[in-house]
Amino acid sequence: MEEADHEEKLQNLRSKATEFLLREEYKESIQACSQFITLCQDYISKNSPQFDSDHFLKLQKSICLAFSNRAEARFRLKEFSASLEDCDEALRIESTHFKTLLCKGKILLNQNRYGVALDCFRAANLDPQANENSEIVNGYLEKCKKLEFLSRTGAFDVSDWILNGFRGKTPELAEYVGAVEIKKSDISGRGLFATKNIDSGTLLLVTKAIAIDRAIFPQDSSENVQLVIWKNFIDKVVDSATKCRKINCLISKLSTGENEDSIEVPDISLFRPEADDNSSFSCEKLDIGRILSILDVNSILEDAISSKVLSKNTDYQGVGLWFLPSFINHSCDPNVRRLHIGDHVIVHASRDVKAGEELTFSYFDVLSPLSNRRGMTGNWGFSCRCKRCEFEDSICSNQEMREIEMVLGKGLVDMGGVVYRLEECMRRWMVRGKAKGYLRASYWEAYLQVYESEKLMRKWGRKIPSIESVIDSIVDAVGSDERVVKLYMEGGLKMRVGGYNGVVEMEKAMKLGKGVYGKVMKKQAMKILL
Ligand SMILES: C[S@@+](CC[C@H](N)C(=O)[O-])C[C@H]1O[C@@H](n2cnc3c(N)ncnc32)[C@H](O)[C@@H]1O
Repeated sequence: MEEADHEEKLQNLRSKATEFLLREEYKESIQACSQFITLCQDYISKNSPQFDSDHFLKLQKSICLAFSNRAEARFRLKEFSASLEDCDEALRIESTHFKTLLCKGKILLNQNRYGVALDCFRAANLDPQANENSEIVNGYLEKCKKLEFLSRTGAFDVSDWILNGFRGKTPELAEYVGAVEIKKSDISGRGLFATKNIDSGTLLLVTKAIAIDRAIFPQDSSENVQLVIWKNFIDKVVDSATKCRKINCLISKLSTGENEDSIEVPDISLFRPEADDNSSFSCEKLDIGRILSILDVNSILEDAISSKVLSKNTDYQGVGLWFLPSFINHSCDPNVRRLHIGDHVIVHASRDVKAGEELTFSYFDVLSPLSNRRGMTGNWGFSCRCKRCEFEDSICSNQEMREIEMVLGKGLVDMGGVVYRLEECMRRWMVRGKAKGYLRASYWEAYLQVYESEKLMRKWGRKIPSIESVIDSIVDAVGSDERVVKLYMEGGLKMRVGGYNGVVEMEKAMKLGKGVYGKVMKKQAMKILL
C-alpha cells in the first residue's frame, strides 16, 4: 500500500510539473520538479538494497526527466547557472538525453559559448528523437556554426541590412575579441591595449550588452523619463547578476572609479565567449551599492554623440552595460570608435594604431572646446590629461584665446572672423601638425558654420584654409568623425573647393568613413550612411 501511495504521489508531481511547464508557469514547474527529485532520491537511498535493476533504472530515468524539465523552466526564467547545473545532473544519468542536450545547447548559445553549444546540438542530432525535431535541431546547428565562425574570424558584414534600409531583423552578430588585451594603464587603472599593429577601420570587439534599457521619447521629455530608463536598467543588471554566476563575477571586475591605481588587472580570457561558466567564476554576490557605483562608471549611453546607433529613431534614449568596452579609457584624442547595432557594440580602430598602444574612445563629444570637455570629464569624476588637453591647457590661458572663447560663447557673431583670428593666432604662435588639428577640432562648430554658409564663404573663403586641409588635420588629430566626413561629402563637394574630382573625393570619403563605421560594411552601404 505504501508503495502504491508513493507511486501515486510521484505520478501526481510528474504530471503537475509537466502541466506547469506547458502553461509557462515556470516557478511552479520548478517547485514540482524539485519535490519530485527529492522524493525519488530519498526513496532510492532508503530502499536501494532491495531494488531490482529495472525498477532502479526506471526511477533514474524519471529523475533525469525531472532535472531536464527543471532546467528548461529555469532557462525560461533566465536562471542560466542553475539551469546548466540541472542539465549536467540529467546528463550524468543519461548522457545522450535529447531534451537535455537541446536545453544545454540553448543555454550555452545564450552565453555565447558557441563551440560547446555546437557539441551539444551535434550530440542531440545523433539521438533518434532528432528525426522528429529535425527542423529545430538543424536550425540551432546552423546558427551555432555561423556564430562560431564569426566569433573566430570577425568576418562581419552588415552591408546587406543597411542596403535594405535597416528592414528586417538586425544582423546576427557573435561575440568577437580581436587583437586586444587588458593591462595597467598610464591614464588610470586598467585599459585595453592593441596586441599588434592595426589599421584604421579594423574590428576589435563585438559584444552584446549585459543589460540595456531604451525607450522612444520626444526630445523635450523630462528628466523623469531618464530616471525610469535608469531604474529599469539597474533592475535588469541586478537580475542578470543574480541569475548568472559568470555575470556576477565579471561585473565585480569592473571599476567603481575608486582606487583605480591598485585595482586588479583581470585576464582577458575571462571575457572571451568560450570562458567556462563554472570553474573561474566563484565570487561573492555583489551588493546593490557596489553595483550602482559600477554602473555609474561603466554604463554607456547608446545615443551619445560619440557613438553611432544604426536603425534607431532619433528620439530614442538608451543606456547599457558591455563588459570589455568598460575597460576602455577616455581620451579627447581617441583611436577607436563604437557603433551600436541592436544590443551589440562594435568597437573598431578609428585610425592606425601601433602594437602596445592603449585604445581609447571618447566618452562624449570631443569636437568641442577644452572648457566644455572639462565640464564633461568633471561629470564623470575624473580630469583628462591626454596630450590634447595638456596642449590646450597650455595655450588657453593666453589672452587672445580667452577672447576667442568669449566671442564664441556669445554666439551670433561672424564665425568667419573667429576662424580667421584663430588661424592667424596659430600661424603667429607656430602651432603646427597635430596641435593645429586639436584646436580646429575644439572650434569645429565655428568652422562648420563658415563652410556651410555660402555667404560666409564668399566673405572669408580666400582668407581661411580649405575644407580639405581643415578636415585632414582634424582627422589626423582626433580621428574620423561622422560629422566631419559628412561636411566633406556635402559641403566640400557642393562648393568645389580646391578643385573637384568626384572619384578621388569619393575614395577619400570612403577612407574617412572606414574610420567612422569600421570595415564591417561595403562601399555601397557606407555611401548610404554618409
Ligand atoms: C569605463 S572605466 C575605464 C576603465 C577603468 N580605467 C578601469 O580600470 O576599469 C571609466 C573610469 O576610468 C577612469 N578614466 C577613464 N578615462 C580617464 C581619463 N582620460 N583620465 C582619468 N581617468 C580616466 C575614470 O575613473 C572613469 O570613471
